Amino acid sequence: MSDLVVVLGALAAAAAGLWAWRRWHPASFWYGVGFPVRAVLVYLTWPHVASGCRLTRQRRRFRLTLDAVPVAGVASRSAATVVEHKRRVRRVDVERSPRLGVLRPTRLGWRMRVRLHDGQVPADYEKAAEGIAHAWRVHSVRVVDVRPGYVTLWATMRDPLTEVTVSPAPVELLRVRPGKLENGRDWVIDFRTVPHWLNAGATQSGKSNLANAIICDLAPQPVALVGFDLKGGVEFTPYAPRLSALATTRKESVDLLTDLVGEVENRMGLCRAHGARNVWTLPEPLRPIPVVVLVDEVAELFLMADKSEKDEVSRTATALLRVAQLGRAFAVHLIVCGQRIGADLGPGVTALRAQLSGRVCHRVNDPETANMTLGDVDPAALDAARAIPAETPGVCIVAGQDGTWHRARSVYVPEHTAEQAAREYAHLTPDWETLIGSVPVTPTAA
Ligand SMILES: Nc1ncnc2c1ncn2[C@@H]1O[C@H](COP(=O)(O)OP(=O)(O)OP(=O)(O)O)[C@@H](O)[C@H]1O
Repeated sequence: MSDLVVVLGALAAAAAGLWAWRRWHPASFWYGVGFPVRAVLVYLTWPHVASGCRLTRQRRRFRLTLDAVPVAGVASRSAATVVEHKRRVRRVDVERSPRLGVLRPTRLGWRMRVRLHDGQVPADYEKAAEGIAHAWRVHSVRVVDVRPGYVTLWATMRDPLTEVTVSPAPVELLRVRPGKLENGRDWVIDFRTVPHWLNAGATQSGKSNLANAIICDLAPQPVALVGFDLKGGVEFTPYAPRLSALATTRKESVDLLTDLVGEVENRMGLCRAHGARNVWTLPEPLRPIPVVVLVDEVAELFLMADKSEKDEVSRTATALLRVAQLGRAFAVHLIVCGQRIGADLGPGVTALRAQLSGRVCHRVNDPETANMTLGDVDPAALDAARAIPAETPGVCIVAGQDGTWHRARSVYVPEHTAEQAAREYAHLTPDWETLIGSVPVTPTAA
């Protein structure tokens, strides 16, 4: 009896120790105990999981059948019959699950390679991912890193986007880190790789927060920031110290877009004169300063109250489209935000969207906006965007940088932080008249 008490006491102490270890040192618990246990379970249960998720294939294999097992009555048969029974090795149908590679631990779960059966495609695994996640009792399973004949499954045990922080990184020209991706990596927007971005989302979905995060990261960089805010300037006026130009009415928008198109044409002429294909191949002293244009609510630029505005709207749409088409090579970049983006805003919208290769889709109210933002990317991205809950503002689907799409969340940047950044780096703001009237020299960050 006393031995039993000692054993039970030891087990209880071990369980309490494991619980405390897990609670206070989650990472070391995961790598020390949690992950090996999970790995064993994943390998052991994989045939059932694959079968349940319809990832197995029927194969013909030789198998010893039960006929070879002596059963009651067989002993009484003749020796020849018994030998015949023992030769009963038959070809039967067996279920083969896809071969699993090595399970590698990650901070939030694990990743592993899976070898596709003949005839399978990565989309089969994308379809099965939700079922696999339930079978493994994890938050999500995503298909990443597709290679010929292989996919990598990425399992995360909890939503990494519940709390998002970004560690400061060295300032790199036109590169910003507005948040985190679901896979735990920093969300990087590199305007030199993807020059123009569309940022869609319903009200209170986190669009302005993303704009704040981008402004904070761009403010210390040698770039000119330009704003279009037709909601009366309420969004961007607080950042005016760091903005080289701000348009808050349609008339101002038309003028500013005319300036921008003129600037793009100037840069084009400069490149032509020096035999350069884009501003990045110009000699450094001649290289013009990059311009990042933020449009707060694109629908305001396209909507007209009456016919008298038709001409202005069409000039605005044409100029914006020209900036999008030509800006890439001449370091003029766009971030176009909007609550609702649909073909009904005008023919220019669809053409503009085609030029905005970077896409960010927050929670949206109407399927058409999600369709417009991600419909030409991947249907699975569209489904993921529709599933974003209202209680997680800032969560979005990002497509553009690496050819795939990710769930991501911007880091929370309150307005006063962005305003503070705008004031702190106000001395880096290039003067707009000087910028469009000359070939400016890039100032260096303080
Ligand atoms: N990444 C985030 N993390 C935490 N909270 C966030 C995040 N992004 C936004 N929020 C919260 O959601 C609120 C709404 O965000 P935001 O103002 O950016 O939405 P919006 O889409 O611009 O809305 P509107 O179109 O009405 O201006 C913010 O006040 C903030 O409290």
